This record gives sequence, C-alpha cells and structure tokens, in this order.
Amino acid sequence: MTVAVTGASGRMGRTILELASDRGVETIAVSQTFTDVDEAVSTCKPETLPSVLAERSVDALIDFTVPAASVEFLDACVETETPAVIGTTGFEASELDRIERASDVVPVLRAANFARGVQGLLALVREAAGALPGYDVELTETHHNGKRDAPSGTANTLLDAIEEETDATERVYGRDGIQPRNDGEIGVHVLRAGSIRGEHEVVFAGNDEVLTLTHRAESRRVFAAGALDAAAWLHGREPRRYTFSEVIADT
Ligand SMILES: NC(=O)C1=CN([C@@H]2O[C@H](COP(=O)(O)OP(=O)(O)OC[C@H]3O[C@@H](n4cnc5c(N)ncnc54)[C@H](OP(=O)(O)O)[C@@H]3O)[C@@H](O)[C@H]2O)C=CC1
Ligand SMILES: O=C(O)C1=N[C@H](C(=O)O)C[C@H](O)C1
Repeated sequence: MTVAVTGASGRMGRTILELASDRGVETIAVSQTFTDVDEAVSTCKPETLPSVLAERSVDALIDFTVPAASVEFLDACVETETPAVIGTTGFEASELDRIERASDVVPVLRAANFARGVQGLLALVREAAGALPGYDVELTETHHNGKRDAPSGTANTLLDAIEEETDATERVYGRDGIQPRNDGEIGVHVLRAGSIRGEHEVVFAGNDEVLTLTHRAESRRVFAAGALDAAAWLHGREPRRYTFSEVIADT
C-alpha cells in the first residue's frame, strides 16, 4: 500500500510516517515545511499533490492538518479519484458540505478520533444517556497546549450522541459567576496543558450516584494505527462517506 500523508511535519503526520514505516507501508510525505525527512520517504509540496496523486500509484490520502487545507487536499483526491481518510477536526458547516459532496466521487472516511476505544466510549455514553434520564451530564476534554480547536472533534461527537439520547440540548461552555445549573444543560469543559495526548470524560450524576466514563489516549500511535487501518480498508471501495465504526466492525 502507498499512502500520501499531508501535514507530514505535524504531530500526527510524523507519527503516521513512523508507524507506516514500521508496517512496511510506502508513504509520500506532503509538507509545506519538511526538511529533515528520512531518505526512504518521498516528499512533495502541497501545490504538487494533484500531479503526484495522478502520476504515482497512491492507494489513499491521509490528512491530519487544518480544515482549510484539508478541503483543498480533498479537491486533489476528487480530481485524481484517490480515497481520502480525514482526521482533521474543527470543520465549519460549509466545509463539511464540501466533504459530503466529495464523497459522491471518491470514498471518504472522516473521523474525529481514530482510537478504537473511543468507539467503545461512544457506545457506552449512548447507552448510559438512554438508561439514566434526568441525570446531569457534564463532559470534560483535555489536550496538549498546541491544540487549535475547542472543544475537540471527539467532544462534539459525544455531545451530539448525548443530545440524541436525552432531553438535554443546551451546551454550557465552562461555568463562571453565580448561576445555578438548569435542567437540560450539558456542561462542556476544556483543558489545554502540556503534552497530554487526549482525554475525554463524561459524567452522569443524579439519584445520589455518579457514573463516569473516561477514555485516555496514551500515545498518538493509537490514532495513527486507526488511520492506517482505515486507509487499507477504504482502498477499492465505492464512493461514499464511510465511518470508522465500519472499519472496526470489519477488521
Ligand atoms: N481524528 C483523530 O484521531 C485525531 C485528529 N487530530 C486532528 O488532526 C489535526 C492535526 O493535528 P496535529 O498533528 O496535532 O497538528 P499540527 O499542528 O502538529 O500539524 C498540522 C500540520 O498541518 C500542516 N498545515 C498547517 N497549516 C496548513 C495549511 N494552511 N496548509 C497546508 N498544510 C498546513 C502543517 O504541516 P506541514 O508544514 O508539514 O505541511 C502542520 O504541521 C487537528 O485538527 C487535530 O485535531 C489529531 C489527533 C488525532
Ligand atoms: O488534536 C489532537 O491532539 C486530537 N484531536 C482529536 C479531536 O479533536 O477530537 C482527537 C484526539 O483527541 C487528539
């Protein structure tokens, strides 16, 4: 398998290149800035991506960058009929529409979190939310100090699931001042500190009891592994939007 990895000098880009090399997956590092690339990895600048995808036999593109760049890279995939795995988070609605339209032409798998355990967390949160009506729900997410978007993409996915399963619909971001908690709120709390890889915790409290569900990523390799698994799985599929849970169910 050959994958093109955008944002190759970034935290995730580097981790994917490392893990791909361990797995014997060939990579093309797509980077605006890369200077210290391993000789075994070929590189290209983002501007040349369309011609590289057209000329080289690339099985999938893996993108962990920023939303504006991500949708541009996806255009190159559409132009060259290359499947796309997108891990970038923080998209606006118009960018999500663009991704949706691209998936009419090429297979696209976008996930806010490529850790398999987060799919477990999502299922458990859904179950708890449905089983504990009326309980207060609060979510905390904690990441490294370089993360741009807040709340995290994973937090937003968990919040969507909680809202689907409960009557709570009002997201309250942080708490400050004199304001008692109202029914129907979901508290959302964001921490940015040090090099923490990614933690998500959902608290359900009521009836004199507390249920806490937590996922903690201990290394970026867990996300890189999921993205590489997704790329291998996506290659050769029909154009449409796919989910990471489909990959997990199958591998
Ligand atoms: N879905 C998941 O499982 C996970 C998702 N993420 C998400 O992945 C994304 C990247 O995270 P992370 O690696 O920590 O971020 P970094 O900031 O470390 O890396 C992002 C890289 O993207 C490239 N880039 C930045 N701006 C542009 C631009 N305007 N045009 C083209 N390329 C650009 C740069 O690479 P270069 O200079 O080489 O081009 C940069 O180093 C974030 O949205 C994050 O939330 C992170 C971890 C897991
Ligand atoms: O930026 C990160 O680091 C992470 N981002 C993803 C998100 O926004 O949910 C996934 C993971 O938590 C790491």
